[in-house]
Amino acid sequence: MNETISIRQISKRFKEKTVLNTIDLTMQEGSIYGFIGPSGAGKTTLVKMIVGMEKPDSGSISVLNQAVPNFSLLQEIGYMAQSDALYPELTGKENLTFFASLYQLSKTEMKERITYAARLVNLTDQLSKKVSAYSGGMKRRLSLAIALIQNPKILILDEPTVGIDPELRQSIWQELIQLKEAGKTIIVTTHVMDEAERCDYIAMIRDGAIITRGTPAELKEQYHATSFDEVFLNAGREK
Ligand SMILES: Nc1ncnc2c1ncn2[C@@H]1O[C@H](COP(=O)(O)OP(=O)(O)OP(=O)(O)O)[C@@H](O)[C@H]1O
Repeated sequence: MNETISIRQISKRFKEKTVLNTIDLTMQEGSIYGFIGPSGAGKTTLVKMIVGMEKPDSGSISVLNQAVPNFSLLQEIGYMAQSDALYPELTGKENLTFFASLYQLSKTEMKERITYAARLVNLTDQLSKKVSAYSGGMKRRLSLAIALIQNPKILILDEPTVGIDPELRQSIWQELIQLKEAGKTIIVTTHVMDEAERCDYIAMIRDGAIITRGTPAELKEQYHATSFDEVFLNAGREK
């Protein structure tokens, strides 16, 4: 499998606080990576660096063999931020069309991608409503559809299923698994342990460092745990 993301010796401070401390991580196509850790651990800062929105103080990141930041990578990275960046006065469809128009898509592709993304997040029947009338969960779903709109090779989702009901969460995960099987590299940050279990590979982040990493099965064995909640608690205690 090809390596798609390489993070080398990344560190970052905000004022006197070290938020990321010499992080090393490589990722491959066709896999889902879970970044898990307590609030304030540094997960969002790390994913923003991969997208190119935050600059490390030291170290480097490359995505698809190109150094980040790189304008041309935006076509290949779908990013769903923790807070929704939507246009409330536009309808769901207008939002999707606007974001799709930022990418190199033919008219037919654009139409197909909008139909696909809206269906995936179960918003097809709500597309003509203004986003200002959407619930919190609907806004999250629309943000996820936007992250997928250009069919990127890399998908970075910061707490994608917060505010999404269990049934839809299930179908979103089914789709994420299909996308990884189609060769995408997917990063998900989460606090939800049963979601962590669905990832192929976990990096557990605490106080800006990766305190443990491995497949869910490896981590359960390492921490003599039967559930992922236990892995999380035991790893935190050992630290
Ligand atoms: N722009 C900024 N300026 C100053 N401090 C920041 C900035 N962005 C993040 N931080 C701090 O960096 C630390 C890590 O934040 P980050 O958002 O990466 O954590 P997180 O693991 O994603 O947390 P959560 O799970 O709550 O989203 C926190 O202490 C936060 O307050």
